[in-house]
Amino acid sequence: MIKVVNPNTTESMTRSIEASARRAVGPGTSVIAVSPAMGPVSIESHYDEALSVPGLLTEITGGASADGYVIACFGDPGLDAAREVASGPVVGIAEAAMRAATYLGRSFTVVTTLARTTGRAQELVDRYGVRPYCRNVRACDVPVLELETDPGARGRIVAECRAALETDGAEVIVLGCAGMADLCTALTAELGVPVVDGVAAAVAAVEGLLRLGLGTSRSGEYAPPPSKPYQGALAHFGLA
Ligand SMILES: NC(=O)NC1=NC(=O)NC1=O
Repeated sequence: MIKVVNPNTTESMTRSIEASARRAVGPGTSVIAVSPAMGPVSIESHYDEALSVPGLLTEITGGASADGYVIACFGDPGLDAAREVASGPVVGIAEAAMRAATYLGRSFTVVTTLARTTGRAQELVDRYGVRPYCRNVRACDVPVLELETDPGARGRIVAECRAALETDGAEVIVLGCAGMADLCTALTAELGVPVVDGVAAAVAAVEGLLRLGLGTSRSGEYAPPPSKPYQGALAHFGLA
């Protein structure tokens, strides 16, 4: 079973993420999507991202045990910490989407939500070693929760995707938010190029790793954290 963790607390997004994840796996693989009880309703800043990590980690260390995990937020928050404590492989949607894009073309552009989140996406491009493929990180300037409510959101995302193809020379589009997962099929048909949804790419990556019998190395950086007391509320949330 693959557990997909939406690090924000918006249930409707978690259900949309779960639907995308279930479309991406084979018949023998079960998927659940969960949200933590504590944390931001959406993640659109470094502050949001920092405050999402404790709740995210409680879903990795507690709740239903899983064979592998997906972190379903485009900043890949808490990814390294999750790999230290998770029982199976952990893949973030940004890493999975960017790596998948490199299999499909020589160039990709990320289309994300607010402009202020593009810096984080650029950092991840460098961290994941895909800079030679990344033409640009574009923002449609639609707040995360308005992806579901703003009737103009889809049009703004399409406009940035078309600019990516026509101006950036991108051959592949990476959707830079888990909240865009439900647009992937329609955008692929409309744009005529591969459009990668990180939720599906990450779930497929975890499913493949599990099929190969592969999990996170416990030798070195991702070994379990040294045992120590954790003071205050963290103990209450099972993070001690
Ligand atoms: N760049 C983003 O908008 N990332 C995200 N914020 C969320 O709350 N979920 C995401 O995927």
